Amino acid sequence: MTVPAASNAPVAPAVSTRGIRRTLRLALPGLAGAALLAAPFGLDAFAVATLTLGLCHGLFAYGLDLSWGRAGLLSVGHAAFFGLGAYAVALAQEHHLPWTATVAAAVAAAVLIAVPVVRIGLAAPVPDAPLILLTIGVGLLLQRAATTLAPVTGGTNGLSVSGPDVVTSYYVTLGAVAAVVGACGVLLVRGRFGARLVAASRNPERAAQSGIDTTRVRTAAFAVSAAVAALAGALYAPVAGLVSPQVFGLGLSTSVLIWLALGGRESTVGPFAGAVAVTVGQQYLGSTWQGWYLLALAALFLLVVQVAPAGLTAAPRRWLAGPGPDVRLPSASRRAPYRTASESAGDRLPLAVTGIRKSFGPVEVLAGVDLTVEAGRCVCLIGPNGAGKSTFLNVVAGQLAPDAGTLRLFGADAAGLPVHRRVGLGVGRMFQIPSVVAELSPADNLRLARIEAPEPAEPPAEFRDLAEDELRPAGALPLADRRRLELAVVLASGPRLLLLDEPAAGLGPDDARRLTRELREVNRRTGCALLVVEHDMDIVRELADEVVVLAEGRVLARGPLDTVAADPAVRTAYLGAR
Ligand SMILES: Nc1ncnc2c1ncn2[C@@H]1O[C@H](COP(=O)(O)OP(=O)(O)OP(=O)(O)O)[C@@H](O)[C@H]1O
Repeated sequence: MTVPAASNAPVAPAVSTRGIRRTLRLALPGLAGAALLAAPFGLDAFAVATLTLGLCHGLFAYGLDLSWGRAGLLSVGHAAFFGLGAYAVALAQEHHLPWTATVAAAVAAAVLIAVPVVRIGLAAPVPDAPLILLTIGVGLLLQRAATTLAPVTGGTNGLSVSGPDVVTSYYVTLGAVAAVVGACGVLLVRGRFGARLVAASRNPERAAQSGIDTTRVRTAAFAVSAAVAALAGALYAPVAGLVSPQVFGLGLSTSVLIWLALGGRESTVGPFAGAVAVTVGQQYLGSTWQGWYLLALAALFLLVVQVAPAGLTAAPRRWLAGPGPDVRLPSASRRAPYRTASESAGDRLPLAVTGIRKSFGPVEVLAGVDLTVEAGRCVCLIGPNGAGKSTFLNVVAGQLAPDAGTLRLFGADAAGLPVHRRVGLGVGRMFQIPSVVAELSPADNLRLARIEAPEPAEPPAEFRDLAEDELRPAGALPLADRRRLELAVVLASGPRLLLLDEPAAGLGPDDARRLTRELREVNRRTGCALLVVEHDMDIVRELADEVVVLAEGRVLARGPLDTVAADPAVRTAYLGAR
């Protein structure tokens, strides 16, 4: 008997490496906790005070990570929130107020400021620039307020805060608060909320098409981030001993960005490691190296950005996580069970629109479209370039709001519904360029799809290869496989109406034929209605139960392909024949 070549593969070392990783994943948090607990017994008072300051900074960076790392929202004025917490403690001492009430008020104020700020940012097509400007503005505004309200805040001199009597006991208190906040944060980001954030920060378009309310989830992350920053500021005030308007300033806001960038984003350990390392360095080397310390820090920062842009802890974390893409879906969110798709929505009319109008400036692209798609039918939307087909699909999906007309999905008035609510009604969408979360593995893309799915369904057998592909990011797949993955992702939510914009664009003839077969099969097996924008008449012939011709923003003809193709008005408008 011949021994297969594969049996000679070195299985044992791979297994043992996995074992080492698992052991280290369990042991390292315990060891780090034990080292932190033992610190007061082995270190002198200055070292413990330095570590306490480092933990304050770490908590601040951990808060910022929820926004910048997890939600992809860059704040360059996060010290605004930190300063609110610091002043809460200083004002409580100065004016003999209960510090619990002032700190609670500061945390509430941070959230109240953060929510409108992030909402304005997210309303822009690209939130980065408005968010950066707004957060800087809020910081400067609060700094100005702290300077001018001198009778209350002490003006430019600030307010002194008496430090803790026993350094060690404050270290323990602060460590306990940081541990509780850290643990709450871990629970938050390991579950469904974390999975929603992964999708919303990397591909908001696909996230919304997976039923995720991207604005809400990113707003929540930013608000929690601001609250944690305020709490960190409150813990910092007694350690610093003085709270002045500088605490709101750009210096601290950029420092925390550096701590986080050095330590590593989207991590629990990274923000604390980066902040503690820089703080300890500053305290021990700052006085002897003086300006050279900042220069060395700047050089280190530039080096890390070039060589390890994900931060210094990223490589060991990646190794501990084992083979697979750098970005993974949080473990606790992976447990959503598959269910069999129900047939409930299928008996209602999937799509009925009347008089839909849409203009871009003076150009009227849709000039009163009336269209229905019945359950289980496949309707192909054809027409000359610029006829308004993609615009119409965007209006149905919720990406664009119509100027006039009615739009009903499965009998419900949907004209004002956001994208994710339409997904909840049973609408799926595929784009001209396949839209998946490129950083996640195909398997994680499919898991993500069913987290919010109204009717989660097991991926059909023909997509099993993708459902089992854990090792490479979806962005590394060839175009045809990314297209198949997008289809599988859409199907995982059990849609009853699927919108497709030139699904075969960019595919070779064989892949296009395969995709067409798969779409037909999906339509036959699940009864899902299809509305397909398509130029390729071979695909239209293969797919369409019915063809709708759109020209100059109106429905020109409707019927079987051969009938509409013979229509003289269609030939004039679409084929250019006379
Ligand atoms: N966001 C937008 N802003 C301004 N004009 C737009 C916008 N989107 C589409 N248009 C314009 O609307 C018209 C219709 O575009 P649309 O993409 O809907 O046509 P189409 O029928 O899908 O064309 P094609 O078959 O070439 O993709 C075009 O003139 C396009 O330039």
